[in-house]
Amino acid sequence: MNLEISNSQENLSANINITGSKSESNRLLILQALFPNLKISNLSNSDDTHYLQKALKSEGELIDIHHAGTAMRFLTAYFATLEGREVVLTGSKRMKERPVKLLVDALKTMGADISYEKNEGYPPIRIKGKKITAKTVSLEANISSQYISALMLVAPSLPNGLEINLQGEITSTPYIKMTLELLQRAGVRGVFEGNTIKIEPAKQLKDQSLAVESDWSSASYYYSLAAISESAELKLSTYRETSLQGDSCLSNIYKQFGVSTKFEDNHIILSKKPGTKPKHIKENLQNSPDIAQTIAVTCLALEVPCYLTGLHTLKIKETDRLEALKAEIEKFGSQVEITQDSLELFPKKDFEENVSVATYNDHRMAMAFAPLGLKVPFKIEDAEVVSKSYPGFWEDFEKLNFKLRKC
Ligand SMILES: O=C(O)C1=C[C@@H](OP(=O)(O)O)[C@@H](O)[C@H](O)C1
Ligand SMILES: C=C(OP(=O)(O)O)C(=O)O
Repeated sequence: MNLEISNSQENLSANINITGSKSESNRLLILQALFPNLKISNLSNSDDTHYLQKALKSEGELIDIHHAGTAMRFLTAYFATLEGREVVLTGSKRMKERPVKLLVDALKTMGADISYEKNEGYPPIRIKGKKITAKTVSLEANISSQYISALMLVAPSLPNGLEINLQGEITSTPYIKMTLELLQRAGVRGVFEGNTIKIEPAKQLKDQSLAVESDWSSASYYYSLAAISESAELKLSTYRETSLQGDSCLSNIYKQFGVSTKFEDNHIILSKKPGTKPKHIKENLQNSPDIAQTIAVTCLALEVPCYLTGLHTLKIKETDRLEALKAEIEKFGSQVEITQDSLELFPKKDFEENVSVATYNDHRMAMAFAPLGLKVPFKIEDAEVVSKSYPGFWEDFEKLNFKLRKC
């Protein structure tokens, strides 16, 4: 489904209820599979979470997790430690290009039995679950934090727990801290100091229910809308002032665009101070890679030059997000320079019209570009991709008077 999208409204106002964080949900679901007395509320309704739930319930051999990166990585560790079970984990065409070798190697040094069905280092993988008694493991931490979270999540179910030694620079650190904090909230003992993570074994978890906070990466599109609008008052729920999600740094980053965040009860209110526009934006997003596309498009819409760094992980996400951003932003007439880990935007005044934005099977390409409809009408291709993390995205955008026409 392609959508023509436009909005001539200058003042935005709406109440939006955003689904639970997919990162928190997918961690808690793995923990719940290992310790069934754990209860979870406000689970994400994203495709990625549904595919993980389906995989955890499945009794068959072939498990397809489509585009869900966290599900792929978390399930690799989960099934490797599930004694007696044999599965083949596979996914979408792109998933078969997203590397899992570092995680598989780490699990193999712990005694796991995992083999590649096709290409070395990539899904599909065959996993024969075994009892794992290793106490320590080392792995490179600069490619994806998901490998580390995967090991941490299964660690309390191992008879000896696990000490994980991280080598090199650590990327996407808030996601590792989120995993540790959720484990601790569930009653598992663990520490993360320097380059070492230690998780103690647990026989049972506390009988309790953990509530997932709404998704901050999804909130980024409202920050972008507020920044691009003349004035805005957007109420988003349910959020907490102290979040486990690294993308909550949005509230600081968007101050530069005149967007303030007020925390009230269980929601946030975003307001735009009219007439605020930064001269230049410079951000290192190594800790929050998922909001890079949002910020780049906010800057495009406001014709603000920007220089974003810390982006090396973007090349192995749903698509190569650096190449995709360059190709799609340049359709509007601006210029983009990318390296292996940075993006620099040189905006041009006036937008090219009749642009059709390709989305590359990447939910964040569709959602990051959508707020640009406040400045120029354009087309978004395969708009249904949003369901990977935020199935209700377009319905929520219509609440803001966006005109969406299928074409
Ligand atoms: O652990 C998680 O929930 C995630 C970690 C990040 O991946 P990397 O660690 O690969 O950057 C992030 O981009 C992804 O959307 C979700
Ligand atoms: C990178 C993402 O997800 P995953 O790696 O879990 O597919 C994302 O949601 O932006």
